[in-house]
Amino acid sequence: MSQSLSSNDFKLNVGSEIGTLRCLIIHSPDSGLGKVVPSKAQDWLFEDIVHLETIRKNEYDHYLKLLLYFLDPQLIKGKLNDIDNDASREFYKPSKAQFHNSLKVVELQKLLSDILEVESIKQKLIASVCAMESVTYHLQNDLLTRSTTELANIIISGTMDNGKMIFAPIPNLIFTRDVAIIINNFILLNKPAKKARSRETLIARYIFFNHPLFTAYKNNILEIPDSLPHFLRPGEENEQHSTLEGGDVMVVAKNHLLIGFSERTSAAAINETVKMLFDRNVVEKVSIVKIPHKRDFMHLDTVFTQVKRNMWVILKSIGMVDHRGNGNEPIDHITTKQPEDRTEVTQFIKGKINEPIKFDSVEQLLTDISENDLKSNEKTEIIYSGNEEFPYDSREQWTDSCNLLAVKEGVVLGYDRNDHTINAFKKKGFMVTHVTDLLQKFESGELNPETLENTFITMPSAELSRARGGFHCMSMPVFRDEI
Ligand SMILES: NC(=O)NCCC[C@H](N)C(=O)O
Repeated sequence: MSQSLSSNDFKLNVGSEIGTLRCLIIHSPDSGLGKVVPSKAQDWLFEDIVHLETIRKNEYDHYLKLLLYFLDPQLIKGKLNDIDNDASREFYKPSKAQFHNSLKVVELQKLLSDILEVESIKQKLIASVCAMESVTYHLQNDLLTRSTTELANIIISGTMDNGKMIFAPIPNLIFTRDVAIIINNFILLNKPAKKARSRETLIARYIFFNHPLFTAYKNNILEIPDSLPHFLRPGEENEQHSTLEGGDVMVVAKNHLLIGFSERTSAAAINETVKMLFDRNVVEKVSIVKIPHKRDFMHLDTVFTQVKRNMWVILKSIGMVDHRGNGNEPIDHITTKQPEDRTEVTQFIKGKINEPIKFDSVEQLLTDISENDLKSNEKTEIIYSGNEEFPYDSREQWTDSCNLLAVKEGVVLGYDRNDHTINAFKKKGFMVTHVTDLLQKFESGELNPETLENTFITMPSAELSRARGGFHCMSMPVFRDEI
């Protein structure tokens, strides 16, 4: 069995979206993804059922190997063939002897099995999960006798080692971005809008409060309170309900946080979060970006992400000034109704909450971040989803063309299927390379992660994109170098 993860020099520091990534938390697809049934796919927030072997071997495993090359090369360099030739995939499985056990590319399931080693935590967490999932008292007692690695697997996949399913899986845990966000050296825990993601939040809470890696940060864990009126009002959907998911939170500079006001993140949660961030001196500036509250745009990071200090990729309709309702069209004069899905940007500065600053457009905000927060002296460049061509702009946004992960400034990972967006990157002078070619070149020494620049790494995506998220969603950065 692998050792518990521990280190005296484990640190949290995320002050940008593009500083060289040194540590992150991920979760490789577990067997639960292979148990999603068509009738439940929508409830579990998947657009379709996925093929487990394909999503692992042909897609996500490449992501893990690539991350290791960038963040923890000693675990992979010279071993690529051996890893690829092991049909049992032990390298990827936290309970197996050959598990990578990286302290830089940290597997969330490993953190979970580590904390379950402590009897009192095991009892509390099992009781909580069993209450949430209405498990019988008999079964709850049985679970307490299981090994910590089996328990971690059960809590995530809902399935025991003997193959028996005892409750639903949590297939969206691969999107670790959404469960918590590291802001400088604080941890903001989410409050999921969707029931299918509640168990993920419970697990994250137990890990951050109890794993030894985070002991030094216990006082820096931020939990969003519910507002009192919420308890007193009838109905699930009332506007006082506090929900916030990590895909709506972006640390764009040490002093500046963006929060999406979206399908998943409510005004009530934003209200509490902004006050808490200022009270605890986490940041000095928070910009709220209201986006249409629609499934296609569930989180802020599905409509734009950052590539370089002066470069962003965005869905054009979200970025530009929206002139609808301004009197330019006959319809503006025959209806008084303003478009509810208009994008709006409101910025709050610490100490001046009652003097918010309004931006005309998201692009204006992004340019301001590049020039004023990140001190870029080059022109700010915007790459549009689908190369700005209808209908590829929205088709490719739906398959996460705007949801890129920067492993360092100018080196991004994205889905290979978004051809038009990739062309837009080529036009800006980016090298486009497929992950499997790149891995071979890293292995042979022909290319080196440290010297790679202006590169779009294309990742296979036929199955992954059905889960409705990209690599930004599939990463919880823990440490990035300062830029
Ligand atoms: N940050 C993100 O946009 N995460 C993607 C989450 C996808 C997942 N199927 C969900 O609907 O919650």
